[in-house]
Amino acid sequence: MKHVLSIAGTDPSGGAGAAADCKTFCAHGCFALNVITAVVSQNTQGVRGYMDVTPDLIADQIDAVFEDIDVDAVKIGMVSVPETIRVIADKLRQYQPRFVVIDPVMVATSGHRLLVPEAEQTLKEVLLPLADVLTPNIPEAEVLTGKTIENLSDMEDAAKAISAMGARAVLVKGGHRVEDATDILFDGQELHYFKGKRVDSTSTHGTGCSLSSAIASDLANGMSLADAVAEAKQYVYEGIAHAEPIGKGHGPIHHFYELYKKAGLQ
Ligand SMILES: Nc1ncnc2c1ncn2[C@@H]1O[C@H](COP(=O)(O)OP(=O)(O)O)[C@@H](O)[C@H]1O
Ligand SMILES: Cc1ncc(COP(=O)(O)OP(=O)(O)O)c(N)n1
Repeated sequence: MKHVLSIAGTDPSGGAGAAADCKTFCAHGCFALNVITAVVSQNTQGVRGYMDVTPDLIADQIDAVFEDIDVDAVKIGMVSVPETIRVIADKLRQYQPRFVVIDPVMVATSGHRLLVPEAEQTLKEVLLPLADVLTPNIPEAEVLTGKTIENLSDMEDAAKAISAMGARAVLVKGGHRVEDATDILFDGQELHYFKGKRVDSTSTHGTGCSLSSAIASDLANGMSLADAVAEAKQYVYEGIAHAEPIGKGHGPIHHFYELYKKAGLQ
């Protein structure tokens, strides 16, 4: 069994952050490890506030994992402040995990910032070049490139521009598109399209967390990058389509749909 590490913030309502990451790793047959960067009070209705974990404690958590367990892939989510970004980057350089998937989380769907504006440049300069795969959504890709994205051609340009900043591969996610949910991957050489229908649903809390965690799990399990993205997209699609109505706002996706189906459960 492969061991996949999430470095992310929390969600006590279980839809996003470390909870979504660990459920996704388990649903992909991986052993889930997790380091917490920030304790967040949030639920399906939005983010209320958060407290950052100190850089020393983040470093200590990462050391505790890597000194004890072989890590096959790392997924990074909420990193909130420059000090958090720097300590994670130092530890990635120290331990050199085989696959690093970074979801450059900036603002939750509810509108609450999860990355302070002063940290955007540090994310770009210090963490982005360590990504094997970076998975910005459209607003995040706009911040990284400084350009507006209105169509698929703009998404292609953004993926290439962000790749030129140092990320080995870039997946610009289309969940914020109106027409459909097409995602575009630039692997450093070629563009790949992942076409997808939009599901008309409010159960989309944590889709970005789950997608990047599924990609990290698939890479750890030996899939090629294009196959990993295709599987991860399908996983999120099924998760939205078969979600249980949990909470009063944007609910979580279903993480175990395939497993339930195989077991003959709903
Ligand atoms: N309503 C939806 N129907 C189908 N796929 C969706 C929907 N919303 C998001 N996705 C997919 O979920 C993944 C996460 O996308 P996105 O919502 O853009 O990221 P984030 O959660 O970081 O904002 C992408 O693969 C995207 O295409
Ligand atoms: C702790 C934490 N990390 C990330 C997010 C954002 O999750 P994401 O999957 O990008 O999408 P939404 O949950 O905002 O729809 C979060 N909320 N909390």
